[in-house]
Amino acid sequence: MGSVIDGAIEEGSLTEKKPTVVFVLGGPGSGKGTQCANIVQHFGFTHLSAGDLLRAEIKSGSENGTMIQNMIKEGKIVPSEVTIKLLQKAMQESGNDKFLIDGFPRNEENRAAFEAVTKIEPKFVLFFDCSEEEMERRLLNRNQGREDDNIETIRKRFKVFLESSLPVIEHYNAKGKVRKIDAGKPVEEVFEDVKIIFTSNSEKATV
Ligand SMILES: Nc1ncnc2c1ncn2[C@@H]1O[C@H](COP(=O)(O)OP(=O)(O)O)[C@@H](O)[C@H]1O
Ligand SMILES: Nc1ccn([C@@H]2O[C@H](COP(=O)(O)OP(=O)(O)O)[C@@H](O)[C@H]2O)c(=O)n1
Ligand SMILES: [Mg+2]
Repeated sequence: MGSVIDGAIEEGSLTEKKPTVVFVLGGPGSGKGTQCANIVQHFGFTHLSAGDLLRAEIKSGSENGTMIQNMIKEGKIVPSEVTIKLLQKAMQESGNDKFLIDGFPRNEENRAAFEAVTKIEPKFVLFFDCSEEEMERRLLNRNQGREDDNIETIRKRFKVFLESSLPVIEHYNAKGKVRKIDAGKPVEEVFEDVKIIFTSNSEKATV
């Protein structure tokens, strides 16, 4: 049996284990949400989509709702402060300690702020690599009634992805943390590659 002191240390913040976080990144329509649903089923992660959390925030009638709605319509990235608060709340409420954070960080500001606020480094970064042509086709057929799945906004989102989100992937690539997946294949084939990464626990860089 542990001593009183052991018990105190075990319960204290000093030894509190940080959650496991995998960032799931890739252009709009690359299949992040689809594959996350599969990963949840097989590997016991909780899926947190930054976009879904922001859309829920709009629906809840929050004071930030109008600002978020305008940013999404323009394909722009919502200030980190807002998105990180939503992610932290969802992490706390989940009761889990393994998270797939989908669609975040989408720019350097997202990345640096998350690191500064949570002190969490991702275990690895799953990067769904897909051609714009294929992503455009998928988004135009998504049929979820999203205000940003129209050709004008899609073009803006592609530009933001290239200019702001790819540098984040480069940042993690330089640290050997990126696991790149060919996301242009059918859903089942992509998931076969995803499974290998989650099963092997993936210590090696693949980009
Ligand atoms: N590998 C795939 N092949 C064809 N269609 C796909 C594939 N993965 C996802 N989709 C479809 O493409 C659309 C976008 O997928 P989604 O998972 O929402 O992507 P993201 O979250 O990256 O925007 C959805 O309608 C989804 O059903
Ligand atoms: N980290 C994030 C993620 C999404 N968003 C906003 O939410 C929109 C939709 O994000 P999403 O992840 O649901 O989109 P998909 O890549 O899944 O198509 C983005 O275009 C941004 O406007 C954001 O501002 N910051
Ligand atoms: Mg998505």
